Amino acid sequence: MSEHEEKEDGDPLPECPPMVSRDLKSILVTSVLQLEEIDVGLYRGKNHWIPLSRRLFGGQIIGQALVAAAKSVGDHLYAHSLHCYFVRAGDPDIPVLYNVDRVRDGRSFCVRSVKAIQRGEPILVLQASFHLDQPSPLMHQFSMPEVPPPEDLLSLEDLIRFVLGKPDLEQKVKQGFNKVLANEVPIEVRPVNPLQFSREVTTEPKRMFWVRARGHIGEGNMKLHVCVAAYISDYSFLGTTMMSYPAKRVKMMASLDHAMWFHNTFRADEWMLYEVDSPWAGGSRGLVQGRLWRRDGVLAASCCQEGLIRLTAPKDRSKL
Ligand SMILES: CC(C)(COP(=O)(O)OP(=O)(O)OC[C@H]1O[C@@H](n2cnc3c(N)ncnc32)[C@H](O)[C@@H]1OP(=O)(O)O)[C@@H](O)C(=O)NCCC(=O)NCCSC(=O)CCCCC(=O)O
Repeated sequence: MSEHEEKEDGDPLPECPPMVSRDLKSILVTSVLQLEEIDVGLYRGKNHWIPLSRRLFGGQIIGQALVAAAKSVGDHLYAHSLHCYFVRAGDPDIPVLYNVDRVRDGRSFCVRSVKAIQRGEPILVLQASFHLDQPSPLMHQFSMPEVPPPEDLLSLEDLIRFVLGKPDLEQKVKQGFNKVLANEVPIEVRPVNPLQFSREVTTEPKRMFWVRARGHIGEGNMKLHVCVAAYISDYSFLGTTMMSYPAKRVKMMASLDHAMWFHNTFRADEWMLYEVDSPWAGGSRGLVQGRLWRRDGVLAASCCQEGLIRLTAPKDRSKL
């Protein structure tokens, strides 16, 4: 029996749902990553999915900034890396403006710098570099971990529904999970180890999940798939730092910086395995690194992020 079929206490998990129709166009490409051009090199984005923290989702800001950067780059060049700092919390109630600076146009590389702005102040600064597709005598990659295919695993939503069915669940946790269900993220996730997800076990800070954009994007536009992957890469990423601790009350958790390297072509609307670990945490910060694998074992992209993690102080028991 595989781990997702029966939990340790013998409760059966719900059956895997049938595959939903994926004919609908992904909202990421029809709305979130569609920027309105306001002036030369100046764009406006729409806010969509808002995390429980009520600050703008970092992945949305990175994805939109990368779309803005890519607009001034020829179709023969592909984003191979990006580096960014989140310098202020994004306000979900107002749109974000993206101001693109054409830093350099070379024969093989182009570099762009983008400032994401709200109320005249930067909320993110991003640099992205684009490269001509060139042959290479050097070619290597690690091997993809062996995991069950996504078709054999439960979706995040079904796992949440299962956890919500538990009678002894804390009210606050219940409310949090209900809010997650009500506010549909435009990404589909299937965790490889459901017990890790429901925080019923503490483990090494390492986890894997299958992920893809909801809906259909289609073949062809690699520029767009890269921007969608940038959006996806910030989801369930920093939380990996918390996995080796029993559930703690988080006061503030926010990505501080984020970097990505794109290695091979992929489709962000097809399942990719996100392999994430946190090699270090300290000083109210934590580091996470991730690899996005195509399901045929090709390494599509690598990511790295440092985030701020402030916990609420434990109650002073001597005063009780
Ligand atoms: C807040 C950032 C990181 C900078 O902080 P700081 O320089 O401290 O800014 P301040 O404006 O001075 O303070 C902000 C806030 O923090 C309190 N504060 C400051 N220092 C301390 C301290 N030493 N101890 C405790 N508290 C402190 C200060 O009082 C303020 O509190 P407030 O008045 O109540 O606000 C800033 O750079 C920032 O916010 N950057 C943006 C980060 C961000 O938005 N990242 C992207 C979003 S995170 C994300 O998307 C992850 C989503 C994951 C979704 C999923 O996986 O499910």
